[in-house]
Amino acid sequence: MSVVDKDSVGRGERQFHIGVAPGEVGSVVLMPGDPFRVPIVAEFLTDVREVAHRREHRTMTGYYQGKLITATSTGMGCPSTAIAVEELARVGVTSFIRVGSSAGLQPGIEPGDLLVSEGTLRNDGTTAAYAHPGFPAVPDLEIALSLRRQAARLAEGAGLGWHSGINASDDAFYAETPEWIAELNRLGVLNVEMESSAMYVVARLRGLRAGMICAASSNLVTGASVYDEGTSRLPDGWRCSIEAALATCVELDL
Ligand SMILES: O=P(O)(O)O[C@H]1O[C@H](CO)[C@@H](O)[C@H]1O
Ligand SMILES: O=c1cc[nH]c(=O)[nH]1
Repeated sequence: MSVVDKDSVGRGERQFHIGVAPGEVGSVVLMPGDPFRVPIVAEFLTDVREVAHRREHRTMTGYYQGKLITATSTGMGCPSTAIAVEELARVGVTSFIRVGSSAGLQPGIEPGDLLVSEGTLRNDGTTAAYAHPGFPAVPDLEIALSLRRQAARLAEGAGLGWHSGINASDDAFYAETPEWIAELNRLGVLNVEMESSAMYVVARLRGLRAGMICAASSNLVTGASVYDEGTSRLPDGWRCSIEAALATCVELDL
């Protein structure tokens, strides 16, 4: 019997799920959930190239202020996010910034507002396969602080608010009961999304850096939602969070 050691699978090769090979990406990647949002990151870049699009993982590269930037979509949820982070690490990426959308859990968060992550409550199954339940899912400190600075600098000009705090990662979008939403609110959790837990835990275990800045798509305790309003606040928030993440890449030379 020859048991496969997944740790050594794909090293130095074109990656099985994301379709990217060493030399095709930079050292830092911006990661929206949705493959159709990767071109929005590319709008900010020059010399743009689509590297691959396999399954939910679309990858484009380009330059921002002379720095090579990669954008790869995670798809929804921690399983596909962990695969994308593992495979991007195998082709040379060392820093990961999620630029997602997320639901607010505290009053005062308006759709489109920027949400900077200071840590994630791990309500997912994927990271349980990687680490003890008490292992923290936390961003790289310098990335989180830089994202806060950029959010503070950019939000007002875009007509948006900004907030910073602990978020949750849930596995099951439609299993977020009123009781669970109320409990997260009671704990002071700022917002909920579905990917940062895996991004942070996998990055930490591999000695890599990660952070997250989202735009609020709705507020689960006030009922506010961009989907009802027909405003541009969510795309405005996505663009502003991408600008903030790009400024962090430059500021920290990721
Ligand atoms: O818009 P994205 O970045 O995908 O983020 C959020 O949207 C999806 C759920 O609607 C989940 O992926 C959640 O994390
Ligand atoms: O997990 C999530 C993410 C966005 N919106 C929600 O309602 N839940």
